[in-house]
Amino acid sequence: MFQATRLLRSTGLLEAVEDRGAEGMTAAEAATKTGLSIYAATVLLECGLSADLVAYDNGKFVITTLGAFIRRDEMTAVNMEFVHEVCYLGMHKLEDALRLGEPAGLRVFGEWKTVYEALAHLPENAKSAWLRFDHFYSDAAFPAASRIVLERQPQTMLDIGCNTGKWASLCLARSPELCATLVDLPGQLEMAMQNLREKGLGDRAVPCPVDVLDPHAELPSGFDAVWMSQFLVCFSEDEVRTILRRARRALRPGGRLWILDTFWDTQRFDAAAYCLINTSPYFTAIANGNSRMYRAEDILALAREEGLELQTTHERLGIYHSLLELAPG
Ligand SMILES: C[S@@+](CC[C@H](N)C(=O)[O-])C[C@H]1O[C@@H](n2cnc3c(N)ncnc32)[C@H](O)[C@@H]1O
Repeated sequence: MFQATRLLRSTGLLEAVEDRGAEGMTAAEAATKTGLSIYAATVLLECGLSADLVAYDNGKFVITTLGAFIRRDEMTAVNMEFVHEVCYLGMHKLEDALRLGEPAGLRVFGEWKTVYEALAHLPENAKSAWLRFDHFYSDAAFPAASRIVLERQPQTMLDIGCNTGKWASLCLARSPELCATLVDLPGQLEMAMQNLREKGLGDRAVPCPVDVLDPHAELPSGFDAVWMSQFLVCFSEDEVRTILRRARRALRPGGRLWILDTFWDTQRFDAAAYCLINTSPYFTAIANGNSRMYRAEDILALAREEGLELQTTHERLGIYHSLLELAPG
């Protein structure tokens, strides 16, 4: 059903049917419009009928409300391409991954320990689907989150898991006094620094390659703000503990640790919690084999163990995010 739905959109069948409005379209007309055979158009449209994406009336297919959303909604398109390009083949190995605690499905792309090591080397379709998925969610939350973080006027910020540098770029552009140190794996840091240089912000950004999975790898210290966005979900609870321990040491006295993430227990809508919870098998089979989408309370309990106390929570940033502000207790 997933593949048929995706193809109903990507082949242009939903578009063709919707453009005919209430009058609808026969399978033969839809085939001519999209360049598919009548057989292929019939198979897909009948799948669409079973899923309420199209209705069938007097030999003609007519778009439904759900079908129109599948055709037009950007979040649906981003999610579908991510599932198709990154998750679909590897999910066959979910049971192995669960039993081994390793991302057994990642082998469809090569021999990598985690998807993050693989990211810069993934086939172009998979890499761009991964980045679009990641950025779609964090991009929506960054503007509001940066206003909150920059209100405290930090002069120095450590961005752990900076990815392509989007957060650093926004903060450096909004705060001319700010200097940012960027932590990530070498492939991602290269993309981040290139993006920052292209925006003329490279002279206030320092790249710092650290593999945080090495518990002995220290982070630089003395920061007003330590920032982690959509980052702790990439790690097991034990790994999160060691990261929080080091993040705490990276703060200067009076500094703040900021955690921006999509927690499934803080969602307004059941559908959002459903989507987030069911992102966990991607982490198991493809990303790393041992992390999941956490509840805010899971992370706060680990933070308390590491001597970090919650100062404030900002809910409903962007589409799904919460922003936690923590300080050493
Ligand atoms: C899900 S992405 C989030 C990116 C960005 N912060 C955002 O909010 O869009 C997680 C980031 O953590 C980085 N990361 C994952 N494992 C890492 C590791 N072991 N050491 C350093 N960075 C790592 C990834 O390369 C990736 O850029």
